[in-house]
Amino acid sequence: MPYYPMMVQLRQKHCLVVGGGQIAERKIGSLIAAGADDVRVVSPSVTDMIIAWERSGQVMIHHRPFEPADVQAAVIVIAATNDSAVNHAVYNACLPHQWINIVDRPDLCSFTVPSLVERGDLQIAISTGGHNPGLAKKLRRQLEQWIGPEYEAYTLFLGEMRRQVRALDLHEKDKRAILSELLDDRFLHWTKTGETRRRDLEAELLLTKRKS
Ligand SMILES: C[C@@]1(CC(=O)O)C2=NC(=C\c3[nH]c(c(CCC(=O)O)c3CC(=O)O)Cc3[nH]c(c(CC(=O)O)c3CCC(=O)O)/C=C3\N/C(=C\2)[C@@H](CCC(=O)O)[C@]3(C)CC(=O)O)/[C@H]1CCC(=O)O
Ligand SMILES: NC(=O)c1ccc[n+]([C@@H]2O[C@H](COP(=O)([O-])OP(=O)(O)OC[C@H]3O[C@@H](n4cnc5c(N)ncnc54)[C@H](O)[C@@H]3O)[C@@H](O)[C@H]2O)c1
Repeated sequence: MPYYPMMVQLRQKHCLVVGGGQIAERKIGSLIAAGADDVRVVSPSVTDMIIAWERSGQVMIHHRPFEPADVQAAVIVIAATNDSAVNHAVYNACLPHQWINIVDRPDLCSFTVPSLVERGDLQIAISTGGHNPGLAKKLRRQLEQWIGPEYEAYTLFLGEMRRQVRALDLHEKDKRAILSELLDDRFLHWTKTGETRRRDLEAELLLTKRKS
């Protein structure tokens, strides 16, 4: 059954990661990249990267085995140990309202982590419903060829233009026409080639033409 895709804000949401190996590191990395500021790790051993994250104040580590009380107050719980019995014990300790990811048991997950194409605020998430994460990764790489780094600035440009258009004293129909014109590929092209002055002037022209 497909999942409900949701982009969530992680600030001040307590996240618990049980385990400190390669997979835990990947999950912690994506939590931090998404702005999580309250990440706790429980694991007897952790990777050098996780230690570096603790030094920079991005996570807190408890160097010991998991205890059921660890899940208390956690909004998000990720069980990423190499011991399936421990991962299952993490699941058993959680309550139904907690968001749970058990890395070796898709059937127990109340959320899964998608593959992600990241271009600043533009994010494209890919899920295979757990059928084949390798396919999600392959598609991510293919999409990364198509959605180049220029999409980061392009998204910000379109955001700024959209704010300006919405503030104009025009009929909704005219605003929609401008917004639609702004999505023309020439604006993407000028962003990609660094011709931002030309892009901004052309955009400005579109707005002022309609104003008058
Ligand atoms: C997308 C990505 C995000 C991330 O982890 O950040 C992610 N797995 C990635 C890679 C990957 N994972 C695995 C391989 C080895 C090849 C293979 O086994 O196929 C590779 C490929 C590689 O590493 O090259 C092994 C694996 N994965 C799961 C199991 C358990 C099982 O299926 O039973 C096993 C067997 C473990 C074992 O051997 O015991 C389960 C899950 N993995 C998911 C996400 C969720 C479903 C996503 C979806 O809907 O597709 C889900 C359900 C839970 C979760 O983890 O959230 C990330 C790609 C990031 C990127 O690079 O873009
Ligand atoms: N979902 C995914 O994307 C995915 C991908 C590959 C593998 N996996 C699964 O992830 C598991 C972990 O893989 P890894 O490469 O990170 O393993 P790893 O051997 O690198 O790390 C295992 C970690 O678990 C910790 N651990 C062990 N017992 C613990 C306990 N009682 N309490 C707390 N922490 C404990 C260890 O200290 C270690 O840090 C694999 O066994 C595999 O089943 C999932």
